[in-house]
Amino acid sequence: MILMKDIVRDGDPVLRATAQQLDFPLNDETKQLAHDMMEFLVNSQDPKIAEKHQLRAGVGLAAPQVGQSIQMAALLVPGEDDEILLQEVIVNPKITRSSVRQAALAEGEGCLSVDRDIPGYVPRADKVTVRYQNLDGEEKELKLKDYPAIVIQHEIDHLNGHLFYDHINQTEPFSLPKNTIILS
Ligand SMILES: O=CN(O)CCNC(=O)c1cccc(Cl)c1Cl
Ligand code: NI
Repeated sequence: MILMKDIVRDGDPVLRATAQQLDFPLNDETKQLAHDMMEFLVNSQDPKIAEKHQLRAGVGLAAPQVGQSIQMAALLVPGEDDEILLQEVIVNPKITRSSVRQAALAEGEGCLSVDRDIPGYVPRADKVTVRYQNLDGEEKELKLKDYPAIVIQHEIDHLNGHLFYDHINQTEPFSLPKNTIILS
């Protein structure tokens, strides 16, 4: 199972690289990594398992965060109560449409690869259309809005060498670009 010791931290060049596209069929190692990444998210969101293994909670995990510079990320976005808004492993994702309207989470963002809290709004597109391949290589399209849209953009950023704080206004961290809404 993936543990916090396996998570690469800011400063490692892998987090600033553009990850490699994957060809299909995926080899067994890549498929195993996909399952391990999703298992980490499930574990990190289970209070007992997270406590036992001292896992920081995550709603997404990108392969570069475990040292694999490949275009793959796992998403496990919970909704109200025990509803799951999004559970998917995405390969070779591309944002094909993004709204002019932007959104930022009221509480800012955090990242397993960034050990410090960095306060500030992270403005992102409020709606995105993402084309990607699933683990079987099938072309899929996701249209997301608000929180799930924010999360998938955080993950796709990881695949392109960006970290959430790159988007925070350095002089005015809580300034809001026009047409940006705050999501609570
Ligand atoms: O890349 C994934 N991580 O670093 C996992 C830890 N961070 C989160 O779960 C997280 C927290 C807040 C806002 C967003 Cl958008 C995300 Cl993604
Ligand atoms: Ni992250």
